[in-house]
Amino acid sequence: MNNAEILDSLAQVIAARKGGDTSRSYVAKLFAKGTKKIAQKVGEEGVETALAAVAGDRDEVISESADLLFHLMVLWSQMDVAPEEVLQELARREGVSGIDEKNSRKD
Ligand SMILES: N=c1c2ncn([C@@H]3O[C@H](COP(=O)(O)OP(=O)(O)OP(=O)(O)O)[C@@H](O)[C@H]3O)c2ncn1[C@@H]1O[C@H](COP(=O)(O)O)[C@@H](O)[C@H]1O
Repeated sequence: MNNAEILDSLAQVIAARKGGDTSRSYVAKLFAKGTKKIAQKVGEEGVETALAAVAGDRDEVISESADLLFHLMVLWSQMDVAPEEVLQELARREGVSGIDEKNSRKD
């Protein structure tokens, strides 16, 4: 599978878990708990990723990033956001002239 196919395939598995058996599926359990719980997991995994980076632990950054991206994709699904919409937004920004200057002003 190429990178885009990995995201698509995971997005499909996640969507298929909506209303699923919460005793057998972690994703079904997350959907059953609702937006607040899913958002909380995204926040936790984001902090864990940042802490791994500060600790200089490259392997842990990869592992926590996978947790973060996975939970973010559950959040997108909960909010009816398709991965393509986020990727298209990134592509749009790539084409926006001056975005680097805008970002550096924030820093
Ligand atoms: N990529 C993942 C994935 N990454 C992390 N996790 C789970 O995320 C959880 C995070 O662990 P934590 O300790 O932070 O959370 P927890 O203590 O289990 O739960 P909380 O009490 O914090 O809510 C673990 O249970 C991991 O197993 C994932 N669970 C599922 N997937 C994908 O989702 C698919 C569907 O999963 P199921 O819904 O379980 O079939 C799988 O085939 C995978 O491809």
